[in-house]
Amino acid sequence: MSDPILNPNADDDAEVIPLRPAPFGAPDITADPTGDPSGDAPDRDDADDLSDAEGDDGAEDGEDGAEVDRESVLIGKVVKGAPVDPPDEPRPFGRRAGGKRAPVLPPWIASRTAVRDTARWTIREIRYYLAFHSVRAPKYAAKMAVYAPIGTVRTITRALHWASAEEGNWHLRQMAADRGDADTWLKLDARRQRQAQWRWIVVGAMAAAIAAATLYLVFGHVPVWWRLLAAVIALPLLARMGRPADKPITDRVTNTGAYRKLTAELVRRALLNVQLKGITSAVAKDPGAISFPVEIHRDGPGHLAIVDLPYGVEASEVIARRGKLASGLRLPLDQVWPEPAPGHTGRLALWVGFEPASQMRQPRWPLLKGGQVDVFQPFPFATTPRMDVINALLMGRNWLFGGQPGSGKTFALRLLALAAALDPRVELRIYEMKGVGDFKPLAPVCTEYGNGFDDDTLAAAAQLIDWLYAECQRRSKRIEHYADLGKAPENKVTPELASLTGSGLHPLVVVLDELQELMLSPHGKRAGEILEKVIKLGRALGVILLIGTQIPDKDSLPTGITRNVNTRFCLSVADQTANDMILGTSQYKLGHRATAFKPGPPSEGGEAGWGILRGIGETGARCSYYVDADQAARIVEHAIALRTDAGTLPAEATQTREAPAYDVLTDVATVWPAGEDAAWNETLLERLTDLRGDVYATWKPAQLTAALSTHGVKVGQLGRRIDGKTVNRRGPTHADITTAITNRKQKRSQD
Ligand SMILES: Nc1ncnc2c1ncn2[C@@H]1O[C@H](COP(=O)(O)OP(=O)(O)OP(=O)(O)O)[C@@H](O)[C@H]1O
Repeated sequence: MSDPILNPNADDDAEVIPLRPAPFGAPDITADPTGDPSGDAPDRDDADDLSDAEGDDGAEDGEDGAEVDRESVLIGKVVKGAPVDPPDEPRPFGRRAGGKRAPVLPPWIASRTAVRDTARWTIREIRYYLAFHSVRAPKYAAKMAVYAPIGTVRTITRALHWASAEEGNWHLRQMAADRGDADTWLKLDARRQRQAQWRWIVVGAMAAAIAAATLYLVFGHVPVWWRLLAAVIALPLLARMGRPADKPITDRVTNTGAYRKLTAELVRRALLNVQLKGITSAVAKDPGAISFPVEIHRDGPGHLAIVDLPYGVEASEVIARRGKLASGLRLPLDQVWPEPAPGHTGRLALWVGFEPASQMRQPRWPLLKGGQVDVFQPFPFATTPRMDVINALLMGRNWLFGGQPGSGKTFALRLLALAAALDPRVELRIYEMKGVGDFKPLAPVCTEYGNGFDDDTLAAAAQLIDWLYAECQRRSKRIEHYADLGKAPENKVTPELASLTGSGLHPLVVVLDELQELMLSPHGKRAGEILEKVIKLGRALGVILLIGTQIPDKDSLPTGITRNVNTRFCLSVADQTANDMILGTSQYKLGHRATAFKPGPPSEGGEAGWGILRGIGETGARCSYYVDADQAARIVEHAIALRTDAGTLPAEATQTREAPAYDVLTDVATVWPAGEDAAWNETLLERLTDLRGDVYATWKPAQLTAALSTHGVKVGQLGRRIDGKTVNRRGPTHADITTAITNRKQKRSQD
């Protein structure tokens, strides 16, 4: 039965549907067979159609009414309206009006990188296969020794059987004999003889040739490698003939399909498995609801499927279920990379790598070869899962790097600092507040460098932020001056102004790694407020802030700062909250999830360096280039040479502000008065001065309070009876000191 609503063009014009009799007194809906509530008489066409619809089965109203089925109603033919779809426009000649043509060159040979990656992958595969089978060669040789003689016998038997031309013919002759059909029998036998005649000649010739070749190889004066070559060709063939069907000679290289060529069927199945209602219900109604506007094709070291999802389903909904998608494809998570595709929100670009990203070798950072950076121009920073290069920008940017310990944020941050060092115009000021010295190789090119989370270093970092604000104010006056001269057209630092000696508008890159240490310290509140102002002002003034943090909550990173950062790199994080605090609201929902990455170096199975980059091109998964400490030192040597030539190398005496070699917590624990539960700051400072006079001699009690509070030690009021009077002074308790030391130890071991 066709549905006139779903299928208005259906030609089975009317149907008779049985109805229950109308209740007594209810209007008789069968009175008007068109069901038209207006009661208007049907027009002529309809009337014709209706009379057509009444079948020949005798159900039509007869004069006597005997044939009338009173429990039936006729549904009138649906009148076709005017077409709503406009006719196809004629195609314009000349330039194509829209739509994309397939690229002339297939993507895998479209760029040098793609060719190189493909070649590298192929070579690696070949190398692996060779190594795999070489190791097993003795086993294969033994198997061949067993199967080759059997294969020889089988080959000879088959050749003889073929030459006799009995195959098929024998059965037919037998049937003819059973029927007593001598004529057919004779015809079949004659045919067999004709076939056998030339076959025996072929077999005889081949046997003679093989025998001659074998004798020549065995007894003739031939180079040894001829014999070897003949054996290498003949033995596997004979062994193959002789082996049982279920016992291959070579071992299987892969037991699980680590990579299966991406096919439309596979993609459809995977998409159905993401369990999105929109997809399943649409596909149930129409199996073609998932379509592929472009053929699935090779793209770099993998395959790309552009998928048009069913109407109303957004690509982000699928991206958010990447795990389910990977499960549907039976592949590791880091081999499956769904992204939104340009065109419309329901278009998905699903790229599936030949191997998991964690096992692909990233190319070296191109700047390791040397060269110079112009911070007004993009430079290589990261790669996509397809190994496409992502270029970073520094000018007009503020960067936020966030991730849990071991996610690779310091290395990524250092990469930008190294690039900045390769532009001799750039002034660098770096504070790393983890205290391990990851940025130390850069110290010679820094105007200011601090390393540590002791109070002095934190205070110096806070002072730097104060100075930055003052610097922004000074720079805005300089810009105003140059704008009046027509040299700063958009009231921004231009490349010309940045290069102009004495303009005071050279690019200034400030790195603050592990900013949470400063924000959670007593200096944090003020530093946070000023940093927010600096972020807002600095962009146009050539001040570039690069911030790294482990904890992105509002205490560790004021929202005023997060909101004003325009480039974000979220490396491995533990949860959705951290993800969205670094990348921005709703990013997790949109499918940009750095929770998918595992922290830790790749050598230990981690995915350090992988993260979601937002603010540079399309938001997506990127892996920052890896530069180790030795390579960093080499780049800095080059940067020193560039800066020496340009006369911008900072004078040594003015720079490094490193953490002094002391640790206030341990020192306080060392000098703690025996048997006391609590001690005044003054008492502790006397003892600390005895221990390390060069450090503590000038300290005031308030300074000790501030230094201890950075480690979470509360310094409260302590009353002591002196000369019969109670004297209140500030000081910590022993329990708080030991707890702080234990907490710190735990934190470091987790890191
Ligand atoms: N792009 C990368 N490629 C490969 N390995 C990397 C990459 N980046 C970092 N790593 C490795 O991961 C380790 C951790 O990196 P890093 O110190 O930058 O992490 P982190 O997030 O700063 O950790 P923490 O917060 O503890 O300082 C490094 O020792 C390095 O070996």
